[in-house]
Amino acid sequence: MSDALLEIEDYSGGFVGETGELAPVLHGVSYRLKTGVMTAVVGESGSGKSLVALSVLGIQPPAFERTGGRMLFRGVDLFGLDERAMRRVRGAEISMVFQDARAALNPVFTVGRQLADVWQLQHGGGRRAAMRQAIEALGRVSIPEPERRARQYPHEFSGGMAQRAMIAMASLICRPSLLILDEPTTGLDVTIQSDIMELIVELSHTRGLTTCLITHDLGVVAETCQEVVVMNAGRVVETGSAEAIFTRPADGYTQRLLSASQLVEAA
Ligand SMILES: Nc1ncnc2c1ncn2[C@@H]1O[C@H](COP(=O)(O)OP(=O)(O)OP(=O)(O)O)[C@@H](O)[C@H]1O
Repeated sequence: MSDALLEIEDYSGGFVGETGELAPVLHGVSYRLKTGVMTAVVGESGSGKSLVALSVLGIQPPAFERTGGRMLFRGVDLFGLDERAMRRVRGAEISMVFQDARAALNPVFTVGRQLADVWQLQHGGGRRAAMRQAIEALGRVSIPEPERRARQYPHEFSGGMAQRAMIAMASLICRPSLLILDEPTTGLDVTIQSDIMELIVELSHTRGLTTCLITHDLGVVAETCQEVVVMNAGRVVETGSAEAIFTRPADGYTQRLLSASQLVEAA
């Protein structure tokens, strides 16, 4: 029995241009997310980190075309699932936190209502019970006065608070087994970034979540993740334990990434 919750095998594809030609961007991407472990996916902008993560949820851009590969979630290929089955996986099994939480929240509904709606969709039950869950989840991610905040709209939340609300939605409301976070702290103040990372680590541990953190920030990776996947130009160039990657990076690109991040003494 594999110790991986998700195994990405040889995933390739590209974007179809106006002339109908395929421009390849992912070249045989393979990595595994071990059950209960926090794995970082790092690499420069444009290396394909987000595209692979979006593909796990089946929400890659429409112009993207897969040319090969499998994504085994609990041993079942996600590419073999129809849209109905995929909808059951999304949220309930795999959920995602995006970089810009305020853009991900719907501006016309209160934050509490959005969390409550997702709770009802995932777990059923009545509206009042769902709203209680929403308020409890907001409190759990340290949003002060959660009852009052639940009645507010996303534009009334600060960036950090909106990110907390999204983390509450993705982890506590959806209750997935795999949580993917795509640059969850980019654009936030440094002190808020570290509070949010602490929250993510705490939730991952207490809920036994398998977590995939997509980030540019190798400092955060060193502090929080046990496993690391390094991507460059649509390829995985190196995978291994965080300890091994930070102390004995084998690949030249990883070495450069570490030097550039000024984690040189670790490299
Ligand atoms: N809708 C699209 N149409 C065409 N090309 C795209 C589209 N979305 C992404 N790409 C290209 O696919 C490649 C991978 O992009 P992706 O967003 O996965 O990179 P990334 O590593 O997540 O970068 P970042 O850290 O900036 O988010 C890039 O070369 C990008 O330009």
